[in-house]
Amino acid sequence: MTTSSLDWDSLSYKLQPWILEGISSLGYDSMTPVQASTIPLFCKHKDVVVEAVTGSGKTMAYIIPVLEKIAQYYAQDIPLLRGDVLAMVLLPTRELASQVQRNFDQLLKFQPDDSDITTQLLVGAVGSVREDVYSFLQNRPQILIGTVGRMLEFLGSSNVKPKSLQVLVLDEADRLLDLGFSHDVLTIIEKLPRQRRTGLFSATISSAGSDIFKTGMANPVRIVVKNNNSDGSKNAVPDSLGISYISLTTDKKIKTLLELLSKYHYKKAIVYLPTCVGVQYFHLLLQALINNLDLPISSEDLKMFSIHGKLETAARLKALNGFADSFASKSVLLTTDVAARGLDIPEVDLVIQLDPPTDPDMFLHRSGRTGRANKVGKAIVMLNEGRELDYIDFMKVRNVQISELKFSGDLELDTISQAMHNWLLDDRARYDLAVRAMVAFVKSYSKHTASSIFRLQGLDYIQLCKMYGLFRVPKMPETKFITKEKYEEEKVDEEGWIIKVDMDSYKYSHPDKEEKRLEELRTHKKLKESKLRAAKRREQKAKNASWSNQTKQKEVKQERRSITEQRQLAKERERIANYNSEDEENEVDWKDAIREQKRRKTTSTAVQGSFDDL
Ligand SMILES: Nc1ncnc2c1ncn2[C@@H]1O[C@H](COP(=O)(O)OP(=O)(O)OP(=O)(O)O)[C@@H](O)[C@H]1O
Repeated sequence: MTTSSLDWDSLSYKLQPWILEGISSLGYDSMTPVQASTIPLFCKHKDVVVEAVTGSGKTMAYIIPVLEKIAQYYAQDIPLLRGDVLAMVLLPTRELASQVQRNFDQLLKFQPDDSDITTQLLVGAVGSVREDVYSFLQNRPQILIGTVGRMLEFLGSSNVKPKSLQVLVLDEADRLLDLGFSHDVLTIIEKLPRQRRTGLFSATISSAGSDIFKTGMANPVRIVVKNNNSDGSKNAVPDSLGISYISLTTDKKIKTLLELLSKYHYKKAIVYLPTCVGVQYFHLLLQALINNLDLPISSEDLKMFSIHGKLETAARLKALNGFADSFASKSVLLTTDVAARGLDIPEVDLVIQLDPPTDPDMFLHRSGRTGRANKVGKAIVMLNEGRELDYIDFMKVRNVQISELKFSGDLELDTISQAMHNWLLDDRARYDLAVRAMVAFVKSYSKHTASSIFRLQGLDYIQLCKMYGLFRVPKMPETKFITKEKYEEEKVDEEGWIIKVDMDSYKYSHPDKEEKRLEELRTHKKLKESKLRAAKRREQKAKNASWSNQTKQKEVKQERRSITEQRQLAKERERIANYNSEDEENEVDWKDAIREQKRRKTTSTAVQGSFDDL
């Protein structure tokens, strides 16, 4: 972040002294470029659409103007009535909403005694909307910060009166305006007064296209802060962030991940996985491998946390705070894209993506969890050898440079696979999770927007099964892409067994689950036996039926034959009886024909003669 000549004093807009005091308490000696461009405009009377690289300080670029707007409102001596709201900030996730509330509160600590500006957090699954409304009426906050769904429900209460709202902010606005959210966001906006300022912020706001105008902005100013490379080309990521890729075969991904996590130099790493069930599975698996394998790091020194969208809010916040506050020499957060945008944990110095995200914008957001605010960070993406390497050029067009990382670890793939299988064999529930995770991955792979690079038929399904530790290729439509040669090459038998396991004796460690499985196995066996018996009965019946059918058919044939013979005999008799009279008729006809022929000849000669006369 270039901060020279960006002194807070140099702002054309004069900020409240207590706000300046708060800023200085945070150690922000100077403004970031996006703050310098945005704050004066947004504090005055401009709507703004702001795009700047990840970690460039966009949050303060709207928090400061929001606080200034509230100060301006109070300066007009207009009393605030019960139920009135002055500012609203909408965000896509609960974690982000509570992070932004913390950022507001960092400055609000410095407001003078006669000022009572407060915030209220409105996020789903925390308390009820009734409780939110009750607390709102009690505490009378001027600033509401929340996620879309809960905010919409909250505004449904007649006690909440947003008609005096001064400023609306959509953070991660392109996400809020995409299909999943836009309907609710626009419904919220309809409830707000037109006379207000609106600010849209994101590192990838261009992706929202003309949708930004649905928010009812009046002549917005577009502020774009991008970096330039030394050769003058544009760079969509901060200078402090280095992005690399590792080219490998799918089966080596877990091995490489373990090697990176245990050997690479970092303090806090975020590892991105494509699905919730994938996060669940790999958290358990990696933890087990770290405990069981002889790695250059112990499980005490490497603390692992995980969050995903299907986790309860309280558990999500606990894991996130645990990761942010962890003092272990290495801490790792496994997550889905739920923690890809906006999350600001300054100590994160490594981001690993096991696969590129389905949406290329998300690649910037994920990578941008490190290399923030001028701190050096490294983001690594794993790409399957072959067509997936086209992703490098694909991202280059989007001003993202990805260089190759030659990384070689010394773990043995076989040792890891063996440890994985042993761990899976200890409890069948783990195997169920592994299959679900693999199937979910394939489903997510089909959603890549860059579908010419990430093609389902291009995936190496057997290696993918190996990566997930599966004993057998699961039955799913996509495995039709596996060729016979591939089965042979990978030494997988025609039934899809990678490693032969007796599934009938493969146990769940949980007694209730195991009992249920045994019960199902018994029922299944009984059913199979009774089906076999039924099939045998049917077979016998068919045999019997076919013997009696044959006799019947013979009889029918004989009957038919005798009928035909009788008919032929009758015809013969009739023919013999008619023989003489038939011949007579023919003779008459023949004589008539000769007579007719003679008559024609005479006629035609006569006609010809008359012609000659002409
Ligand atoms: N003026 C400043 N001087 C120094 N550090 C700053 C300044 N403003 C913000 N920061 C720090 O920069 C980091 C990134 O800021 P912020 O989270 O606002 O980035 P962002 O642009 O919103 O990123 P993203 O697009 O990823 O959400 C934060 O840790 C914040 O404390």
